[in-house]
Amino acid sequence: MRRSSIKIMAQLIGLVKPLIHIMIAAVLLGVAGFICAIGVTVLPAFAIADVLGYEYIEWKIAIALIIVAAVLRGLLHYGEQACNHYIAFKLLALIRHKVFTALRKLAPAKMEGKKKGELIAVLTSDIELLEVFYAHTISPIAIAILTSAIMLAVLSTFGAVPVVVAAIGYICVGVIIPLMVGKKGAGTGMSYRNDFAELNSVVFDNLRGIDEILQYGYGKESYDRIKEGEVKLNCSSKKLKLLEGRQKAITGFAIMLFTFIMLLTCFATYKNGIMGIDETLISTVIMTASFGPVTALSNLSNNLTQTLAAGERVLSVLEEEPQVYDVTDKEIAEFGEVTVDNLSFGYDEEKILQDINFRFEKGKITGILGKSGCGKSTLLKLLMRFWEAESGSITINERNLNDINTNQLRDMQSYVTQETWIFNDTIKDNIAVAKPKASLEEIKKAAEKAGLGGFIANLPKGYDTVTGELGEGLSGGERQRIGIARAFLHNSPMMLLDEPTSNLDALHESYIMDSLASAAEEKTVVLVSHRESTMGIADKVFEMKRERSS
Ligand SMILES: Nc1ncnc2c1ncn2[C@@H]1O[C@H](COP(=O)(O)OP(=O)(O)OP(=O)(O)O)[C@@H](O)[C@H]1O
Repeated sequence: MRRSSIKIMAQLIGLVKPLIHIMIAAVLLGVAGFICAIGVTVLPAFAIADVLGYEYIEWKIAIALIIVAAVLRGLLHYGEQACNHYIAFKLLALIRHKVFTALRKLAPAKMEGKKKGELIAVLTSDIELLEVFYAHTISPIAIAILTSAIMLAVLSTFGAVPVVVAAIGYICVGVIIPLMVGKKGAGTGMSYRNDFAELNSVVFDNLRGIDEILQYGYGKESYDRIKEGEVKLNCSSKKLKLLEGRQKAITGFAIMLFTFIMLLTCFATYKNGIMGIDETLISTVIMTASFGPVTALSNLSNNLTQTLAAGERVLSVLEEEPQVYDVTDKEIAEFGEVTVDNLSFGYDEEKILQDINFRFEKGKITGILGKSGCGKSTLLKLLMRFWEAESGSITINERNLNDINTNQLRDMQSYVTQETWIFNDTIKDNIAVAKPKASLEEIKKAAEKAGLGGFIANLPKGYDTVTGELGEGLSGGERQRIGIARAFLHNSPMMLLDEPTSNLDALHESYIMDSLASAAEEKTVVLVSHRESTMGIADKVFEMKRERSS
């Protein structure tokens, strides 16, 4: 459900609460800074009035005040910006922390596939965009309102006419023009951002597929796609700049127009004998000098739509409900036989598994065969409670999976996926992911069992070699063996292996199969594979059928 701009702003402002005192300081410094800036322009008028014989401030004092105001203006502006950026970066850190905590809850079910890309975009670019909101949006609005109110109070000492003209001028420049231009600019700003994101993804897509592009001579088409994205981005960037230029011109014109109107109306009042000529001129100078804070508002409108869209995506991640909640506070469970009874499951409407029954015995390797897409990996994910069964049940030692503390369940199971993720860290720490406090001896033993001993011995720094330094990186088979080493190191009573040897040559496969067979003597192993050679070590093999229905 989409929320309104006001609601997004209110929710984002809500996050400022712990830093409200710094926000107040930023606003006060900002107001004082603008008053000094206005003073620098208005005080010469008072000095001239004094020379002409009108009694305001003595010209010498006025000049001294100009110097003080000019210096203070710089210091106060610095203070305001420092406070605003302190708030912005503190809040960005806080929001990042909140988003990471939310992602931790959403993983793994809601971090699969496309969702992962979207969430990464929230983390990288959307949170960054909120800086504009916290550092350059909230306090400028408060500063503009307060400074304008003060200036209207000052102008009221010269009569009602300057107050009315200035109030209309401020509203026009600070509210009406930004709203009008903002409405027009919203679409342009949004399409600029979309085109930017699209070009990014086309470039990355083509970089990732560079081997295929070269192999099949797809270069021209790939170049054309990038070129097309570039032209689109240039076009929307041009539109955005044009709009910004137009907005600046309109704002400048409005300020000149109101200065002229002020002069004209005050002059008419002077002619009627209500205001003096000095008051006419000084009111006009004050109004012209005091457009700064409202002009700052008119520059916000182009960015605001994008910032609010980013804010909405961040808030949505923070509020997103996880697919599966972690189980805590349950009694310690004992590991034992794992049974799957009448299990049915579908990711969306479409059923992937229907009334599945399995029994995984302790000390046995159970093989699962089945065509691609029939739901073998899905079954493993359900066994790990990455997703929850729709109907039917999975039990470990007759305890339903939903009644076992998630931490304990993770300790009970090791998982080797089809794609092993390798961190840019040492080989040693990459294996130790499965048991962070493992000794080097334990790590070496696990690596040996996974057939990595010879490979690591030949690396320049052995176990301390950083994977990112390995030129071309690791081969598919080496990655897979690291995944298997992790599973051996984790040393849990249940091993879930999803095509664990798909990237290995026959030699490494048979070595690992031997390791698995001897490890399986006291473990429950579920082995998913297409390969008959892999299935050779299984005590029992089940075939899963594709029984999908909507
Ligand atoms: N997160 C998901 N959301 C929606 N559909 C999904 C998701 N993950 C998998 N699927 C779909 O569920 C079906 C079963 O997928 P699964 O990965 O379990 O098959 P598999 O038998 O392990 O296939 P393979 O042998 O090719 O690995 C596939 O059609 C797949 O597209």
